[in-house]
Amino acid sequence: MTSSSPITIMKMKLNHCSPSPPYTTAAARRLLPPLIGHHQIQLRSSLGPTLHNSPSFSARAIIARSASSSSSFVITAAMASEASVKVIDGKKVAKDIRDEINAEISRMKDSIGVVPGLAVILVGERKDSATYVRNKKKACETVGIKSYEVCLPENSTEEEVLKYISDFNDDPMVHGILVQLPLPSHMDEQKILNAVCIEKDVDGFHPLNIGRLAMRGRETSFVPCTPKGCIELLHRYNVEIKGKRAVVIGRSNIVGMPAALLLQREDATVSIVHSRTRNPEEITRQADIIISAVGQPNMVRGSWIKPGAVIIDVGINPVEDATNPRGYRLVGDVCYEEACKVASAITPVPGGVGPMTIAMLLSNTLLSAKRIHNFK
Ligand SMILES: Nc1nc(=O)c2c([nH]1)NC[C@@H]1CN(c3ccc(C(=O)N[C@@H](CCC(=O)O)C(=O)O)cc3)C=[N+]21
Repeated sequence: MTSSSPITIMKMKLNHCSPSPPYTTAAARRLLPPLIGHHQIQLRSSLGPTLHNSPSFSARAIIARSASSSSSFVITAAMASEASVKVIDGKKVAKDIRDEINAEISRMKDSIGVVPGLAVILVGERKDSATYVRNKKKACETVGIKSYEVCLPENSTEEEVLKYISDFNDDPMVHGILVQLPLPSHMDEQKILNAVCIEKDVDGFHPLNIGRLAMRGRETSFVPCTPKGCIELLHRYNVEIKGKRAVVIGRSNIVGMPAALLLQREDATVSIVHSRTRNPEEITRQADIIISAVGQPNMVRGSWIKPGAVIIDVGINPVEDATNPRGYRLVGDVCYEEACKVASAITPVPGGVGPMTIAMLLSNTLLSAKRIHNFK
C-alpha cells in the first residue's frame, strides 16, 4: 500500500481520534496519574536498557499535582507520559532481520550452492495487492532470495491458479509459495490455499500449520507472518509475555487467531475480543499486552488501555486526508495520540507491524530452503 491509491479509503477525516480532547473526563482525571506512575516502574524493568523514557516522570507529576487547576494537571501529566512512551520501531527491526537473513543466505549459498526461491501468485488488478507484491519482490532482492512472480487477470479460472500452484509445488528452485489475498470472489480461497504443499506454505495458512500451532508439544512448521512479526517485536523489545494478560482484538484466520495461539504458547493468559464481545473496552483494559487486528481506524481508544500496557497495532487503515499528496494516510486500529499517553510501548502505523510481515515472509522462505536441503 504505497504510492497507489487503495481500493477502499475510509470516509473519515481524522487528525485526532475524536473531536473531544482525551483525558478530560472526570474518571480519567481520577484514574490516570497514580496508575501511570506505578506502571512506569514495571515497564522500565520489562523493557530493559533500550528504554529511554524520562526518569523525571513522577517528579513532574508531583509538581503538576501541586499546580493550581486540575485541568492544567491533566495536560502536564499527559505530556509527561507521552514523552516516555516507547515507540516500537518495526521498520528498524525489519531491517536488522533482513541483514541477518542476508548473512544466512550467503552462508548457505557458499556452502551448498542453494539460493532460496519464493513464488508469488497475484490474481486480479487490485492496486494495493500489486503494491504489496512489488514490495515483497524488492525485499527478496535485498536479502538474496530469488522471486518468481505470476500475475493473472481477474477473470482467470481456479484451475489456472491451481495449475501454477502445482507447478511451483514441483519446482525444486521454489522453496516458498504465496498466493496474494484477497482472491477474486469467484474463487474458492480454501481450495486454493489447501493446494499449496505444506512444505512450501511460507504464509502458514494451511490448516495443518494452524493445527500444529494450536497443539501443545507440537513443532510448528510455518508461523503466519504477521503474528510472527508481532511476537518478534515483543521479543526484540524485551517485553515479557509469560504470565501476562494479553488481549487480541480480532479473530481472523490469518492474524487474530494465530496471534492468540502464539501468545498462549508463550505462556500469556489470552482473551480474544471480537465483534460479538460484550464490553470489549472493559476486557481490553485488563491487558498487559494488546494485539489489535480488526481493520477499524482508531477503534481502540485511550480509555481501553491499561496504563503501562504494550500495544501492537496490526491495523493498516487508509483514511481520507486532503493534506496528503496520496489523498489518504494510513492509521492503525488504535488511536495513537491517546494511546501514547497511557501505554508504555506502541507500534506506529506505518512503520510498525507492516514491515515485519514482509521480514517474516523472508525468514520463513529461508527456513523452508534450509529444511528442504537439510542445511543447519
Ligand atoms: N497471502 C498473503 N500474505 C500476506 O502476508 C498478505 C496478503 N496475502 N494480502 C495482504 C496482506 C497485507 N500485508 C501487508 C504487508 C506489508 C505491509 C507494509 O509493509 N506496510 C507499510 C506501509 C507502507 C505504505 O503503504 O506506506 C507499513 O506498515 O509501514 C502492509 C501489509 C500482507 N498481506
